[in-house]
Amino acid sequence: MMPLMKLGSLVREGSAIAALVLIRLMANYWQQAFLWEAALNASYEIRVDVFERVLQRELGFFEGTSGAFSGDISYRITAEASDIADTIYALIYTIVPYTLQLFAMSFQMVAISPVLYLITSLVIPCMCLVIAYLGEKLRKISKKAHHTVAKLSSYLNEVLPSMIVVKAYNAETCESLRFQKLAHDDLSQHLRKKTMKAFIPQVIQVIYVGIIFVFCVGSLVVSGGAFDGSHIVSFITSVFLLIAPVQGVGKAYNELKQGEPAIERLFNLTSLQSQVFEKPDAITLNNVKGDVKFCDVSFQYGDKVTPVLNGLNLHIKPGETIALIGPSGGGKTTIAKLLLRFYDPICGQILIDNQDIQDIRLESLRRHVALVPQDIMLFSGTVAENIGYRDLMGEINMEEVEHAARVANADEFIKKLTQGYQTNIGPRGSILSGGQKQRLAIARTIYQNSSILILDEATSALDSRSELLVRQAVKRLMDNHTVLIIAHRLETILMADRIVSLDGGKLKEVSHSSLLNHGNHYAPLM
Ligand SMILES: Nc1ncnc2c1ncn2[C@@H]1O[C@H](COP(=O)(O)OP(=O)(O)OP(=O)(O)O)[C@@H](O)[C@H]1O
Repeated sequence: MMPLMKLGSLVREGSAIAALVLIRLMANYWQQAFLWEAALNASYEIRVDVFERVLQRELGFFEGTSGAFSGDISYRITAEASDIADTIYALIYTIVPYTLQLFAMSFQMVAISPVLYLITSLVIPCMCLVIAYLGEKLRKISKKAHHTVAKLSSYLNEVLPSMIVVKAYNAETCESLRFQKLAHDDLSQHLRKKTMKAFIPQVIQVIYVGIIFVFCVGSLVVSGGAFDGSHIVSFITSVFLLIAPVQGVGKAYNELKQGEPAIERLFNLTSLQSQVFEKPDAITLNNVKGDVKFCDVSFQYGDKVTPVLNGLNLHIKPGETIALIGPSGGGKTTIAKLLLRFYDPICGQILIDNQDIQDIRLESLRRHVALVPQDIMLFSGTVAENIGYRDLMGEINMEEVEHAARVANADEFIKKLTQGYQTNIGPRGSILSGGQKQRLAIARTIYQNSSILILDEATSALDSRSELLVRQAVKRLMDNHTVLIIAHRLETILMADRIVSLDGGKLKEVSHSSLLNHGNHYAPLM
């Protein structure tokens, strides 16, 4: 009977302990899960805000920079935003419980002896000084570590998409060495950071215990046996129990210092303002006839460079096609960028249907002016998503997609793809040929249904059949749109109603006959 009773009480006590352990584990789990949720949500909000601001920046922010720059931005928005979540988590997780413990211990010590407590707490300013000094050092090291890893990620962003050049130039060994150097820099900085992170808590602990010891002994000597043994034991225990919270707060401070460079770098992206402003009373264009005027437009990319456009005038009538020719680097693409208001002219005006484009809402302007850039940009996704890019987050109208593909002479090759319009074309449309990419880009423009089109003809040569298909597609566009075509091929130029030549920042009209008669003279301009 007795052993059974004992067993019963053992089971009861065991279950109670198991229940307590379970409750403790669950509480721990919920606490951590809740804190992580808060930290990750904060990092998500920051990420979204930063990316929206990056999207709002004018084109100049992205231009003139390499893939390395976009690699750096993508690193900030991905990895560094995650670092921020870690920092927020560490701060809440350590600061709250340790601050509570700090208060509880201090209360206990004040109750035992306010004088001794005051003497002992003199250690806090000393600790703060040491923590601040080491924290600043950690911040600097951490900043360098962020730069090295960002450089590494930027390098990869640049070199991986350029693998065709690396291989064609036998540059594998050279790139491997470049990678090793960057990876080694990153390794050194991270080792320094980890060493510093491991070093700081030990230093704090040594200083803390040392100073407390000196104060305790000194105070006990000064008090001259005013306390009994149990008070002394209790006081010294409280002092030692303070080590963990003081260390914890120091650790949280270090986490903050370590995360600070990530926060700085991420918020740096938000501080710069866009140069292209939308007026608060900007209007929305509804039906656009397609009349385009450049009136005395001048533009330069920076303060200390020569102007690209210099008092340029051009009038394109609705439905007209203008071929723009000129020497390489003469400013043809710049004209297109100004019409889309990626930049504002230094002086002069650009009008659409007699409305200054600076008075038009940007979204409305870019809905009515479509661009087929010289370097075709396609996104990984399906053919349909690339053509119907305008409605990517809405509902893509497949009838319109197919219509656009037919007009752009793209329907035939799309149907031959494994999954037709639902075929994924790979990163930057890597599974397509140059001519196919161009026709897809033209189809995207047709789907956009804008009245004014800018076609920046690719300089890269296509085979004669592809070229014919692209030209046919362009011809169809010319029939019912206002078109500004930056042309390089004689056949394309001759399709236009008028030809203008850009030289020295100004335009002059060239007749079809003089182009044909003096072909050699104009050859360098195409
Ligand atoms: N973002 C930029 N920042 C600084 N300078 C730029 C920028 N974009 C273009 N430029 C400079 O402006 C000038 C005109 O460039 P643009 O691209 O308009 O010439 P283009 O006539 O279209 O040349 P191509 O026919 O070779 O494409 C060039 O000297 C170029 O170096």
